[in-house]
Amino acid sequence: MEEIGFLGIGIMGRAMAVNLLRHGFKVTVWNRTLSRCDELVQHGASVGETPAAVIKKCKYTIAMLSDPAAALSVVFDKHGALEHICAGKGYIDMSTVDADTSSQISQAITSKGGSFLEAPVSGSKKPAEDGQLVILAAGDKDLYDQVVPAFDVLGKKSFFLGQIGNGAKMKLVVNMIMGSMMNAFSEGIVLADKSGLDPHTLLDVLDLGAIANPMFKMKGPAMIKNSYPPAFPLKHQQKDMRLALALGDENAVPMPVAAAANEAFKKARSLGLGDHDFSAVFETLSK
Ligand SMILES: NC(=O)C1=CN([C@@H]2O[C@H](COP(=O)(O)OP(=O)(O)OC[C@H]3O[C@@H](n4cnc5c(N)ncnc54)[C@H](OP(=O)(O)O)[C@@H]3O)[C@@H](O)[C@H]2O)C=CC1
Ligand SMILES: O=CC(=O)O
Repeated sequence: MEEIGFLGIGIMGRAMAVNLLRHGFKVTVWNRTLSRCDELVQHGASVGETPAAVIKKCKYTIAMLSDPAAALSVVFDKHGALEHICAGKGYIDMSTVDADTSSQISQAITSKGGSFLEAPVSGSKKPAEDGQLVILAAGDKDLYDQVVPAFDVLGKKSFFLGQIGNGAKMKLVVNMIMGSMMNAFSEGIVLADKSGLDPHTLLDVLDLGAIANPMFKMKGPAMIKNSYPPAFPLKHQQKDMRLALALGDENAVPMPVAAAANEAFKKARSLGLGDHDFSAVFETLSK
C-alpha cells in the first residue's frame, strides 16, 4: 500500500500507528500536541507539521480523534485536511463521532473530489496494540477495498455497513450497551461488598455464567482495588452515551437504562475522573 497518514496520536492512534509501522507500512503522523509524535519517529514514522501537510504527502490518511469537535476541527480549520484533499486521495475517520458529524466531513471531502470512509472501532487500548480491533466501516466501498490491507493489520474483523452514518451509529449502539453494562457491573460489585460478600468471588461466579465477558474479566480486579489506568477514558465513554442518547431521541427509542448510566458518567466527570478509565464510574458508588 501507499504511504499512510495518521492524524491523532492519543491512546488509540499511538497503538494503531505503531502497529502499522511494525507491519512495514510507511506512516506520516501528526498530532495537535506535536511532541507526542516523537515516540513514533523512533518506530520509523515521519512527521507532518499540519493535517494539510500529511494529506498532501499521503494517498490515504487515517484520523483517530477524541470527539466530534476534534474531528471537525482537523478537517475544516486552517491547515486542515480539506486544504489538500483532492481526487485520488482517501480520508478515513476512525474516531467515534455521531452520524451527522461524519456526514459533514464526508460531504466536504467528496465535494473536493476526495473519497471518504468512516471506520470507528470497537476494542480498546490492548486490542489496538494487538491488532485485534473490530472495524465498523461505512461510506466509499472502493476506498474500503483499497485500505483493507491496513484494516487487516489494525483489526481482527472489518464490517462494511453501507452508507455514511451506519458505522457511527453501530459504534454508538455498542458503546451505549457497554456503558450501561459497566454501571450494572459497578453496582453489583458494591452490592456484593456492602452485603458482606467477597467481590473477588463475585468475579469468579460471573466469569463462569451466561454473562461472562472480557470487559468484566479485564477490569473487575483493578476496580476492586480502586485502580483505573486509562485504556478507554471516561470522558469519551460519556461522550458516546450522550451521542447514543441523541440517536435514541431522533428515533423515539426510550433508553432509561442508558440515560441513568449517562448521569453516572457525568457525575464521575464532575468528580474529576474524566481522564481515568471509564471503569472509574465505580467511584460514584463506592464512596
Ligand atoms: N481508548 C479506547 O479504548 C477507545 C477509543 N475510541 C475512540 O477513539 C477516539 C480516540 O480515543 P483515544 O485515543 O482513547 O483518546 P485520547 O484522548 O487518548 O486521544 C485523543 C486525540 O485527539 C486529539 N485531539 C483532541 N482534541 C483535538 C482538537 N481539538 N484538535 C486536534 N486534535 C485533537 C488529541 O490530541 P492531543 O494529544 O493534542 O490532546 C489526541 O491525539 C475517540 O473518539 C474514542 O471515543 C474507540 C475505541 C476504543
Ligand atoms: O470504545 C471503546 C471500546 O472499548 O470499544
